[in-house]
Amino acid sequence: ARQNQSYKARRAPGRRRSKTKPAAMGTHTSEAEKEMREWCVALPKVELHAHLNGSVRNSTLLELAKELGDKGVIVFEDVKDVIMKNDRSLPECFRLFDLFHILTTDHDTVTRIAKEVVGDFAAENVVYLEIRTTPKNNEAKGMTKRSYMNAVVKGLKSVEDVDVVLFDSNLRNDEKLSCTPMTDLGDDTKRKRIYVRLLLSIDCRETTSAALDTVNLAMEMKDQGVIGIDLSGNPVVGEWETYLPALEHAKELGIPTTIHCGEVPNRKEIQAMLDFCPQRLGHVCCLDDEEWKKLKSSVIPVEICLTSNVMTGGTPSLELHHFADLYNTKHPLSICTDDSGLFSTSLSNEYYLAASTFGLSKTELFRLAQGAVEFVFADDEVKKSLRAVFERAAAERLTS
Ligand SMILES: CNc1ncnc2c1ncn2[C@@H]1O[C@H](COP(=O)(O)O)[C@@H](O)[C@H]1O
Ligand SMILES: [Zn+2]
Repeated sequence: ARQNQSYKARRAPGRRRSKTKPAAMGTHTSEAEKEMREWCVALPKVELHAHLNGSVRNSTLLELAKELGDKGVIVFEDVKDVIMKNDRSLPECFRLFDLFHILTTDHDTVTRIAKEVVGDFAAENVVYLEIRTTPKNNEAKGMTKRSYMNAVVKGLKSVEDVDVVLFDSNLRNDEKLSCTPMTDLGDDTKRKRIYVRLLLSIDCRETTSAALDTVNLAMEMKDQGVIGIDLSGNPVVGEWETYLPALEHAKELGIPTTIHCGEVPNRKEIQAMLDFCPQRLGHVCCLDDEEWKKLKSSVIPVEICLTSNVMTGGTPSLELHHFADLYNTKHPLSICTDDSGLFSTSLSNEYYLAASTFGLSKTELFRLAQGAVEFVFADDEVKKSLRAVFERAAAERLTS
């Protein structure tokens, strides 16, 4: 209902399909679909929009729920049904996050989920990951925003079966340029490498002072992989004026920002967000024609979250998703998961959906994945290494 009609005009004008292009969803032969899905897994990918607590595996959530159930803190059977349910409307997502936070908010668990989430992204050949999370104060657990983040960093450092590059300085020059060739990516015996950086999220439920604390914490943790600020949370809660001082403060400190924008229609807020000119924007679902024009002329890169937007009703269907218009007009964008656990998806699956829904070829998908390198918040050294990763992968593909 919150969708405006002009979306229909934004649909991809019937893109030509060559024989090698996947057909629309549902009409794949299973072999072609399987091959394309595997190709999407093997593709090196850059993930720019993933929330830590939204990316936790269901099996972990169930295990945590069982433990709390045994302690009598929650009723396991009720929580289990909620975790396994597939319906994820926008209000339901935020009720679920409150539940997830009950399950995950203690230091050891935060460390565990951070470790697992990075491992899961690396397993599907994500070569650069910006993971965002909301630092939390929780007196009962003796948790401060700082100790929460220390627990996250501990998790990133404890990943064992993958090389996690949290700081660039621990790589030699020749190592920086090395990468896993695409043909080897499916080979699990080779050690994978993933660059990981952190964004600190301001939850729009927070006060100005709490939001400022988060920005100051980001500054303090600059040498520990924290490179940006995100504004997220339930889009029907909070006022722009509350978090603006913190976003301005980030800007003054030179910390890049990315903002959840237009998950629901909100004229005033969307205008203000576009005027703020963050380094990236998430979602941009419910923009009216004027805001759409403004976005396009701003050339602010957009983090596209297909499944998330369909599930939460930000877009009426995958086919009508605004990805098509942004892609066709060459607006900078990158494909992201948002909450791979919550929405039972993966970055490979999101690429597959882009291909199968909008008729993108493998070359187009590759360019899309490669293009995301230019929008990372990490420094030029990391960008250089990532460009090399994609160049190597492209060369491998052409010669193999
Ligand atoms: C579905 N679309 C969305 N829109 C807005 N905010 C979202 C979101 N998905 C996740 N979050 C934000 O991320 C938090 C969970 O991860 P962390 O506890 O920070 O790791 C949620 O509580 C919400 O604030
Ligand atoms: Zn998000």
